[in-house]
Amino acid sequence: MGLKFEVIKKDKNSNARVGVIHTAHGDIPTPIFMPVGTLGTVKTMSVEELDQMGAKIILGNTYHLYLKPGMNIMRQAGGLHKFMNWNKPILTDSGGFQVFSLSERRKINENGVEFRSHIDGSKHFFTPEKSIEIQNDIHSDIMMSFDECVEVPADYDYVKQSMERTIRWAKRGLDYHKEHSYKDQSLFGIVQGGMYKDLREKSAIETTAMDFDGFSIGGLSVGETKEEMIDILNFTTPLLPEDKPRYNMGVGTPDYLFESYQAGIDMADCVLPTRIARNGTAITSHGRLVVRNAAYMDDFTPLDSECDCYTCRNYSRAYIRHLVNVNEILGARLLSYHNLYFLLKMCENIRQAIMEDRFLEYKEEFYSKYGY
Ligand SMILES: Cc1ccc(CCc2c3nc[nH]c3cc3c(=O)[nH]c(N)nc23)cc1
Ligand SMILES: [Zn+2]
Repeated sequence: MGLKFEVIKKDKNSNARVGVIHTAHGDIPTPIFMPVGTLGTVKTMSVEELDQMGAKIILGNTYHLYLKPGMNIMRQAGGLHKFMNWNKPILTDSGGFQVFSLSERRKINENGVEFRSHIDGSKHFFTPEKSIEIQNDIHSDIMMSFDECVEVPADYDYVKQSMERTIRWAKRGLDYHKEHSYKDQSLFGIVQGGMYKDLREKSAIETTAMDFDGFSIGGLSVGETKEEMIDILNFTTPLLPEDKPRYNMGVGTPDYLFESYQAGIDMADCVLPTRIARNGTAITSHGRLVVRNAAYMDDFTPLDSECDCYTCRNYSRAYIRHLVNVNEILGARLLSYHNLYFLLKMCENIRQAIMEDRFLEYKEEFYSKYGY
């Protein structure tokens, strides 16, 4: 309902494409990387810094925000944009994945999922309709359908039952969305089916038959091997309509991003850049740099000599290593800024490469420097 998607240029030698997603809170150039903001913030970053580094859209977390600060506060704030003072697009997950990865004693049935809060053990029940209602209160620009993400490995019969229930849940969520969501909100369907191609095909056919605004590939980056991820990614992506945004959930490292965009994915998210920053690791053009190591105690060069970000223009490896070593919060901040900037800049370079029909060349150049 809310978003409009345009494909601007398709790469001649791969399925990669440049596009733009128009939303009520601004345009999102694709392929894009989306920083994850779980508790109403992209950890350690202010919204001014996110804006300065070139973030175009951030992710909010339905499960976490529902538990704290809760929907009463969210409604009084007028939604997450106002609450956190971020005036660009926000995408929210539906909460199902977080229930399964975080809460205790979940019980799943046809109607939804009963779970206990990982914070205080209180009992809650999420249904497809409840998930959309919470995402309405958050007032996110792009919402996700309520799904079950089955971990890997899982047996065929369970994945089949789960995938078919997720399709029934998607229909319920879409009906509720049409009735209750704000006009500027959009809703994505999520394709499941585990590592089984026949189930992936059935899920893709039935999910794309519903008029969602975009489609996600779910059930990946949950413990499968890189080969399995790429195999399912390359099998499933072409089954999604070309004229709508495609989102590969939970991805990832630079190679997973390149493989996703090469397959025709437009959007990706991952907690990786801020998570590894908090334990003293930087993503650089020449691979990962564990800057907390003593080797960098007297290294006064930037994290990445080819990076023009705020951190690399102003601080040395020695200083950042010192901050991490004495557990100073600024250490995590400077590393988070650089890691997020690096992935956002990589996406900008990928968009440029696609415009010039040299995506594969750029990928090879990046891989050889990175050490893949
Ligand atoms: C704030 C926020 C955090 C995380 C996410 C994506 C979370 C995520 C996955 N992460 C890795 N693999 C994933 C698979 C799924 C999935 O199959 N379904 C859903 N709804 N989310 C997933 C979205 C938003
Ligand atoms: Zn940098």
